[in-house]
Amino acid sequence: MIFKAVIFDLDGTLLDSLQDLAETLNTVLSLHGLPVHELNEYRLLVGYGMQELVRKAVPEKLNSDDALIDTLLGEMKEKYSRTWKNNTRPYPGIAELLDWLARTGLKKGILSNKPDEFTKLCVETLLSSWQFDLVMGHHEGIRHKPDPEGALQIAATFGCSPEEILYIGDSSVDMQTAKAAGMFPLGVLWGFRSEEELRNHGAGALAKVPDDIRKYLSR
Ligand SMILES: O=C(O)COP(=O)(O)O
Repeated sequence: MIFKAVIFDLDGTLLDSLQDLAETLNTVLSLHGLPVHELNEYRLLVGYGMQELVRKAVPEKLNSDDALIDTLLGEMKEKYSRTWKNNTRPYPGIAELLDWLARTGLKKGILSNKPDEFTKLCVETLLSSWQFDLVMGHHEGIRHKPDPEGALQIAATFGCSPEEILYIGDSSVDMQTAKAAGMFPLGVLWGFRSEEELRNHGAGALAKVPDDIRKYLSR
């Protein structure tokens, strides 16, 4: 195997979290008399971190009102801390993939633009059957993906060079992150974004189902 480690994105890759994010933010928007969005519209809004999610969800004329964005973000975090696991689950086939990975000896990391506290809460609760060597959500002092900073920190912790890492994600942000870090970008087709987006942003391989990743790693 040419890879020594894998890094997974979280939302849209390991976990189907769209509904809880969408419903929670729609509740916050409604409380402020702001227009809400259809579930499918959220596919394009999630992926840049929670602050950007809020900013993208408010009407354009309000999206540079930092005080409003801060207020909505605070309310979103407060509500999401109670709603995040209403519907959020690992995608079908993820359990089997993680079982298989556990037997390979590959190191496993998670890198998310979701705030670190929610990233860890999701992983500790919904993916507790598996050991991850490092779980990193967005936190103070680190730039959001697609900046490669987080991915490179994980590589350094693993003692791997970037080329030895398979980076697995569902969005253009993930493909750009992998490329910027010098890792191999593998795009998954069960997540929030389209095959076209993944191809256009440099996916080196695509997986239709989680088992395709096992096949890819076993070549
Ligand atoms: O909360 C987000 O922006 C999505 O996070 P992700 O990086 O796990 O897709």
